[in-house]
Amino acid sequence: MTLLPRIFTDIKPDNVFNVLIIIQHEGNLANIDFNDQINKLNKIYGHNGIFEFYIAGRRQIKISNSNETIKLLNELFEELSNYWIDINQNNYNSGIIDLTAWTNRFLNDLIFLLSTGKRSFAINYYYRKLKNEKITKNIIDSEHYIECLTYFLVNFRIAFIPKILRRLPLIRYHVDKFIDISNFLFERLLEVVRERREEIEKLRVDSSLVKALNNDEISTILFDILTGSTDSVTSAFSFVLYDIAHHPDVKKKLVDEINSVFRDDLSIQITLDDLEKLKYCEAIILEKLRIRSPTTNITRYNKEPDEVVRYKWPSNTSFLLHVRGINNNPLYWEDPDKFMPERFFKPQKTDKLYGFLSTSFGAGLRNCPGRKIAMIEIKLLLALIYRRFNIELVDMKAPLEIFPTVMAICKKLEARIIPNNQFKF
Ligand code: HEM
Repeated sequence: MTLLPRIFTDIKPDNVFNVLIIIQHEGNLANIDFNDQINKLNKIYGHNGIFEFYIAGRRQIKISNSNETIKLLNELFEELSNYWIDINQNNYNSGIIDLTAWTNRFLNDLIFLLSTGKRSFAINYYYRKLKNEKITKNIIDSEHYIECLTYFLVNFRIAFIPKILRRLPLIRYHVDKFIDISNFLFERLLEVVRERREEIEKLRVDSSLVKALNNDEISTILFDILTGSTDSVTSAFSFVLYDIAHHPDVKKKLVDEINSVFRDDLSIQITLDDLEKLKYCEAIILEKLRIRSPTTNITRYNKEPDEVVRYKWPSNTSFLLHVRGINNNPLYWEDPDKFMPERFFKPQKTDKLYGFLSTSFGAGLRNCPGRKIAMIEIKLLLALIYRRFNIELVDMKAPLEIFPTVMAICKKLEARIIPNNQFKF
């Protein structure tokens, strides 16, 4: 066996990282204390359990703790829970809340902290606004920012208007507004990136390990994460809540499962292991994403001539994969329009079904990088909410209100949120 294959067959998974360092840094090894350098980097960037750095021009992802998202979600939910209890006890707005608006702000706070390391206060400001507290500049800014994020997604179609039509009188106003709002969102992120860079630059690290992205590059990545992660999960979560409310049998099974996992302890933090046990909860989410996903279409185009669905296509053809059509295809799904989480427990079909389901998050190299975090967020929120509260929709007859845009975005979901009897506060 030659040297390289032997190295790779001898190493254990936890050695892979060291081997990469040795291979890439041959010759310079004696001069650098990698562990020390990586520890320093970890202190600066590793608060969320993951960061990247470069060795000899190669990108390395350092993973130290994948439970951080779950810990943050638990902590943030404590705050949210207290606001809801206060609203309920003091009967603000007759105890009615818009679950979509709250979830959107909650997820924004979470993803902002995870991706920038900075706290935003969207749920706190929203709560103070609802309580008619004195409207401060912070509250206005925070609310404006959230509204702009949703505006950007709801109106994303404007980006496809051909340049030649953009200056037409009726269209111009919308195009200008869309550009202004996009610039505002981007500028706001740029400010955060500048602040963060200043903080980080005060801490000294061996610069050979860090090939810095520039501020524009970082802001662009953050922009993708923030626009991709809040309204999509908010809508998926709102759709799930809506269906649970309309299926008392499903709700009962869900609550029973949650109670069986957490027993009477309503304050204990939920862990990744607990989430693994919530199989029925997961089936509910999968079933809802199948029937009604926030994803409407997935776009692809071919750089070269290709054969797709038995036809030959010239290069640069645009394809729209119609997600709802695929996920609800009666060829593969029994009673495709029926909400039946139980179908995911039928072993003979599971593999095939999961394969199709993945169309909600796209497919291939450019599939959704946030799919796992999305599932964790929705599952954890369901467990956190239903172990403490009961949700009653204000209007059980009302259909879901949706902005039909590049994504199906839920407009609002009004409900009364009632603390469970056994939940002491
Ligand atoms: C239920 C929630 C979500 C749904 C339904 C969803 C769906 C999708 C879909 C369909 C795509 C395009 C995939 C393709 O073309 O194959 C996508 C891309 C993307 N998503 Fe998600 N997503 C969700 C949550 C998230 C979250 C939580 C994040 C971030 C934490 C995120 C970040 C992104 C990004 C950055 C892209 C662009 C990837 C690229 O262009 O390579 N998404 N998402």
